[in-house]
Amino acid sequence: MNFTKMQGLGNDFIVLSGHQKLPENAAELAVRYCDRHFGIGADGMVYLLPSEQADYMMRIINSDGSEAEQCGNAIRCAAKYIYDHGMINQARTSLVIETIGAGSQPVQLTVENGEVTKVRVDMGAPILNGLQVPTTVDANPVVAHPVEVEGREFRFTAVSMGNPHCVIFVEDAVQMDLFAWGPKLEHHELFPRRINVEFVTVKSRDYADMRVWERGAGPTLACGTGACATLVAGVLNDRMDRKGTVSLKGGDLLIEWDESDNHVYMTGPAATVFKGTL
Ligand SMILES: N[C@@H](CCC[C@H](N)C(=O)O)C(=O)O
Repeated sequence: MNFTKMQGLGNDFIVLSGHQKLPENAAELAVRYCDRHFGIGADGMVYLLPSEQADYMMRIINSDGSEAEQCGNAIRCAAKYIYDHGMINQARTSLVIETIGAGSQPVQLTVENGEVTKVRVDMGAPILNGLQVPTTVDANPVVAHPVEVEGREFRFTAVSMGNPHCVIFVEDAVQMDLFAWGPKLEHHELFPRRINVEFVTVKSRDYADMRVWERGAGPTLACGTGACATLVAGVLNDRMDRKGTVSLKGGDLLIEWDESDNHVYMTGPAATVFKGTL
């Protein structure tokens, strides 16, 4: 089976097409092939499947075998893969990709000299109702809510972009010990489906540093949905404006939360690393 290894800001994926549906052993395959020593190495495995309502459906399996409802960096990679593999007419630079958690999402490609250089995704409306994110907090929105881990209190803002995020503003996100806090927050009882954890330092109203501990994948170099959640949380906490750069370990994403349609738009790169055969 042919695969393509891709990355968006260093958040990397094994991308597969040609399946009619998700294989029954998708969890086991993800654990095996995402392993960086015994497998190909990736944060997740992405399947491009037929869709009845969009050009393609994307399903993403984290490296621990759990399925995520959505993935911002993967959807940009998926769009580039679809274009590069001629899975849509090459005259088209826009397409729609269905996800299981965030519905069908319109994607706009920037193509220069035949190369996809940038991908802009309409990530839809953020979900801010605490119970729907889900958290156990019955509030809408959940802003600066306390969560205690080993005697330390953090304040989180809950945002779902199809998948759940808890955004925590800190003095210096870049220096946060992700291994110390990430797993405990991911599995905290406040979060019934576990959670992605973003530590954020706002540098100005249109720029923030963010570091992420991902549900099911641990510390990754970037998280697209996490960057969207970060800007939304920045606005809700009156720390950021509706358009800004979220700077991740693997690079920057431009995030816009449009007041007119309430949708979040993410713009960033996607790249092929190598191709191989399993
Ligand atoms: N890296 C992703 C998010 C991938 C899924 C996440 N780990 C989850 O379980 O929700 C992104 O770029 O959004």
